[in-house]
Amino acid sequence: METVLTIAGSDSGGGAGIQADLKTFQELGVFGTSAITALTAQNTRGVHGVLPAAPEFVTQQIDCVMADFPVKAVKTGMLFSAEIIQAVADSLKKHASFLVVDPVMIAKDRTSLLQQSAVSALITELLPLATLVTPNIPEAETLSGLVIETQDDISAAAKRILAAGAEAVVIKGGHLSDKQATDYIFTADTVFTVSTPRIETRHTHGTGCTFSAACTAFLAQGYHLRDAIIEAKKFIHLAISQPINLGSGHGPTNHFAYHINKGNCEVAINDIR
Ligand SMILES: Nc1ncnc2c1ncn2[C@@H]1O[C@H](COP(=O)(O)OP(=O)(O)OP(=O)(O)O)[C@@H](O)[C@H]1O
Ligand SMILES: Cc1ncc(COP(=O)(O)O)c(N)n1
Repeated sequence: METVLTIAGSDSGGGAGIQADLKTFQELGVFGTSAITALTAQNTRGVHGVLPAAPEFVTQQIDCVMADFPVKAVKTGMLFSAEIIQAVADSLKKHASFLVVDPVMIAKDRTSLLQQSAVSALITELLPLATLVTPNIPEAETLSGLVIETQDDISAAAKRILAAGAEAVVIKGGHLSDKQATDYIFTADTVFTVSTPRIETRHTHGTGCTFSAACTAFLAQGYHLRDAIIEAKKFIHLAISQPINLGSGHGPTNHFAYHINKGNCEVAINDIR
């Protein structure tokens, strides 16, 4: 069994962060380990408190896991501060594994999960190490410094993110309002989109965490990047389409759905280049 590591914040509500990552890993048959960057007191209504870990303790958690497990792929989520990002980058530079960077910035209730002063560290320290970066539209705007309104803007933002050193970027379309939920994938020489029908639901807490954790699990299992993204898209579509209806706010997605449905989901793929 392959081992994966998530470096992210804890969500006491269990739908996002470390908890979403570990549930996704378990469902996809990889062994999940974790390094917690921050505790959050959180439920489906919002984030009520944030307690960051000391950067040296984040380092200690990563180094402990790396010293004992053959970690095939790493995922980062909420990193909170420039100091924690520096600690994570310094640790990860010592290890050759796939790295999926989910550049978590703000929660659905607008609580900041990344200090403004940490954005440049994310770009200069972590993006050069990334196999894949998975921003939503507002995160892609922050990483690229561009306003995204059109498909050309998405391409321009992706170019800037690749220029920062990432091997590939998925700009997720969850925040757009088209009938299809379309994600845009860019590498140095390919561009394609993956789409599934947009589902009308309030149960979208942790969609980004879950999608990027699924990408990480599939990469660890030897899937090519393109197939890992397509399979992760199935995982998140099924998780959103069969909600478990918990909480009175943005409820969690259903991490069991992919397994129960044996991954049965149509993804429309459009090769642009
Ligand atoms: N209503 C929806 N119906 C179908 N797919 C969706 C919907 N909302 C999001 N998705 C898909 O879920 C994945 C995550 O995208 P999204 O843009 O929601 O990420 P995010 O904003 O980073 O999530 P979060 O901040 O909640 O963790 C993408 O593949 C996106 O297309
Ligand atoms: C610890 C943690 N990590 C990530 C998110 C983003 O998820 P969302 O945007 O759905 O609130 C979160 N809320 N909490």
